[in-house]
Amino acid sequence: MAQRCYVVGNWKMHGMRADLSEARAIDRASLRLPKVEVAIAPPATLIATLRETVTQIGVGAQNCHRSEKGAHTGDISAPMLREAGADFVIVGHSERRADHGETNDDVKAKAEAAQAVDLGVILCVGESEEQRDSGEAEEIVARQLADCLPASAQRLSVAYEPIWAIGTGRVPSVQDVGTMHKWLRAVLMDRYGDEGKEIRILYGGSVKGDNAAELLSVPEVGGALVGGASLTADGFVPIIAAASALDEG
Ligand SMILES: O=C(CO)COP(=O)(O)O
Repeated sequence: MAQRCYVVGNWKMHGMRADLSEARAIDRASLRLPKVEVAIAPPATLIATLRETVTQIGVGAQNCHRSEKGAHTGDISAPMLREAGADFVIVGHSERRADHGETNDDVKAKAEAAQAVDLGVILCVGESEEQRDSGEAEEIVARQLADCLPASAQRLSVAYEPIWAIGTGRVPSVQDVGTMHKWLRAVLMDRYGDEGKEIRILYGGSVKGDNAAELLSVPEVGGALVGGASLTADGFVPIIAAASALDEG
């Protein structure tokens, strides 16, 4: 069964209550573009309020702890996120790996903790600029993915986000995106068999309204994980519209 294109906004450490008006506008626009599955992952402080604010789009978290509960000051567990109204959680974002030293083992444990309470998971992988320059990006990222994958493919998506493309306005060529996504598909099928065919592989890194159509039309690209451009309806809706138009074409 063909799945809907999945377009997800990662608000990172942006978003106050006043910004919920943008989410409302995105929610309204998404009602007109039903062929695309849309979601926003706001900061944890806004998850519950966003859940009550929107009706069409999914609501997610940007991280969870690997344990269900315990003495972990400042952390939030997957069951807590679920209770707050999250549908899914992003794990393994390169900013968390860099800022908090998260390892592949942590990422895998977080994904499994999320699946245990039936949260969807968007598992992020991606290479640094040096790794890209070394000519081994595909091998490196495929290995990273293999090391992070949870035991089950339940409600799993993967996001390929080259670190050097995040927030820089630089994007890989469509050929490079296509080659990488093919490698990632092979890893998923190797691990999960036929189930691995159904897992959506999103592209992330400087996706904007004017490059979304090109990136989303690459084979094996099942959606986009969008940072900066997802913070406003003006930035995000054109990406959703591009995804919708592709589906029609
Ligand atoms: O990191 C990203 C999404 O998770 C991408 O961020 P930008 O879209 O701002 O480059």
